[in-house]
Amino acid sequence: MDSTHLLSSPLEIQDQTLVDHHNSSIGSSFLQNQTNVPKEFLWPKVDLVNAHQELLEPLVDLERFFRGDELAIQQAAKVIRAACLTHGCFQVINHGVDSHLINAAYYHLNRFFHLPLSHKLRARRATTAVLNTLSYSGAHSDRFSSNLPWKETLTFRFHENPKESSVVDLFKSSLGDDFEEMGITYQKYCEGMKSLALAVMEILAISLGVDRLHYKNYFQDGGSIMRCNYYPPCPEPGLTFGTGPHCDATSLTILHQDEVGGLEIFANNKWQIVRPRQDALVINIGETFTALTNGRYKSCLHRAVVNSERARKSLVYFVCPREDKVVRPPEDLVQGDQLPRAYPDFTWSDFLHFTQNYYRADAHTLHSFIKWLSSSSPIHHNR
Ligand SMILES: C=C1C[C@]23C[C@H]1CC[C@H]2[C@]1(C)CCC[C@@](C)(C(=O)O)[C@H]1[C@@H]3C(=O)O
Ligand SMILES: O=C(O)CCC(=O)C(=O)O
Ligand SMILES: [Fe+2]
Repeated sequence: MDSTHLLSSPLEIQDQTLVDHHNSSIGSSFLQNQTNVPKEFLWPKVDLVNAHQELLEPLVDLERFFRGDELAIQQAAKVIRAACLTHGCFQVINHGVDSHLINAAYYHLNRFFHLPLSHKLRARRATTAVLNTLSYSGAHSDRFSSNLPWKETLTFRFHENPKESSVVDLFKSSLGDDFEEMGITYQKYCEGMKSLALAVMEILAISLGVDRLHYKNYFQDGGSIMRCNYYPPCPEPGLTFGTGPHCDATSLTILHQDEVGGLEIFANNKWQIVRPRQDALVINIGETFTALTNGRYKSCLHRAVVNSERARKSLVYFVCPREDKVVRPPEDLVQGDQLPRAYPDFTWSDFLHFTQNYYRADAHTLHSFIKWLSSSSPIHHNR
């Protein structure tokens, strides 16, 4: 499959991308029993360039932000602005999310991925439905037929809206009552991430010189997607990826990687290694936030490599607006002929739907989506 190919109808998807492997059951035991990388997992040589250098992305200490120290806030905003204008990534420490909670999230992640495959499959993504349940995937083999990622994932949505089922109910109803504690842990984890996300939104607004509360208010009633990644050891790590090169279609990503390491970011024209820091969270700008800044802030191009020795884990919280919200930059970032709109209006729901049903997210997702939008729906033209 050519992941950069723009698909325009569900029929094309069936032919080229979403091969429905209902009987395939790729799990970590399958991946761990391989002595070679099966051909479905081989990635193009052009993508498989190694990273040699460590990324010196800014590390922002949020302690003084939470204390309301204005000078420190302005300094943080300046550093973040520079990073977002170049590669769209920075790390935060003293971020307010309890390290015991992060450890507990890893404990449950391990417990889940070590279950027998038949149990994990109770949380199997039902159809191509847009991530509306707890959804386990082994190498995305139910969605794609080539360039498969060497990973297993567990994904669910988080929303504070009391009408939606809670994370605890989701875990209990899919996996059984024994997973109540896991649900409670992830509910708390998502709550912690949400409040951090809103704090970061405030600094991002300051860094852009727009109303300080603009993005915070915009994302206040938003939902999010939470994903646990498990990357088993791989016999030939140079031939495949844990997660291929991509920009997150979402708005902001808050990621914790374990001590094994594997996250790499494309900055200054080369792939660079993000050294794991137990106390830090990596913040990536996503494509939707790029649109919300009228193209000012770069969405971060990144990938995850695997290794032959140790399984690797990561916890990823994707910040999203409420689904029906229109994605449109504030007026301050649009200035007539000098700075016209870089992207037309769209809703997050349409963009998410595109990535889940029509297009495999890669380095060009926003661009491909806009092209698709303008060709498939005339009412969206020039809005
Ligand atoms: C909206 C999303 C789609 C993906 C999960 C979130 C944000 C990043 C996307 C993804 C990780 C980009 C690489 C390809 C992908 C298929 C994956 O490897 O998991 C993407 C996710 C997805 O479509 O599930
Ligand atoms: O595991 C990682 O470090 C990266 C994962 C990722 O980019 C994603 O899930 O979107
Ligand atoms: Fe990502």
